[in-house]
Amino acid sequence: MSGHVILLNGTSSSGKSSIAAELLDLLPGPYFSLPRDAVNSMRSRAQTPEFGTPEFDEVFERTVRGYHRMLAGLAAAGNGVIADHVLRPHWLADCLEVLQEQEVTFVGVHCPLPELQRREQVRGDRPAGLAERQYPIVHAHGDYDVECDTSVHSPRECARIIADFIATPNRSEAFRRLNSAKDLRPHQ
Ligand SMILES: Nc1ncnc2c1ncn2[C@@H]1O[C@H](COP(=O)(O)OP(=O)(O)OP(=O)(O)O)[C@@H](O)[C@H]1O
Repeated sequence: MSGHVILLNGTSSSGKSSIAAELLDLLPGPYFSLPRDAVNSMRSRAQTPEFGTPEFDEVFERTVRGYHRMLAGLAAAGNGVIADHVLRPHWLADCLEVLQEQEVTFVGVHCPLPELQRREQVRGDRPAGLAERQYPIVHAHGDYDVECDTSVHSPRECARIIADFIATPNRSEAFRRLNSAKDLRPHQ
């Protein structure tokens, strides 16, 4: 298997990790599931600055940029990897740059806000209002290879949609389109 990144992007509670777990089962090769949160949880707690401070923001930015390079590193060695991310525009720009040499299937994981809020409340392990804050930003770039709505489909059904898309080679073009669009924009 040549290197491949499946980049799942959606708000908190949209269902990314549930889909990633199903994908591991459905995909033909031995993929890794590497969510952004896994990298966060590897960092020393005692030495991490307090959440909400500029010092924390700096550490978090380095963590996320490091995460993108971990994805690129795994794929560069020929591995398949499922990433689970809540993208902001500058993180998408960083992914477009560091994953340029890799095949990336960019997946939009959608869910209407009322359902996100319901899930957030039921889970009780995410700060209230997190999904609402992320909602207008996460899909702002507006281009994916494949999209699913987790209020309509189960995690297994979403994973099937994604696996079927991947089974046809050479269809993942969103990162190439987004990179071209970036090159066409005037430099500021
Ligand atoms: N397709 C679905 N239909 C119904 N409920 C779902 C679906 N996908 C996920 N859920 C439920 O929504 C909650 C959040 O799911 P999950 O942890 O997969 O989301 P996530 O996007 O990875 O969240 P986070 O980014 O906060 O870790 C869980 O309680 C899960 O059972």
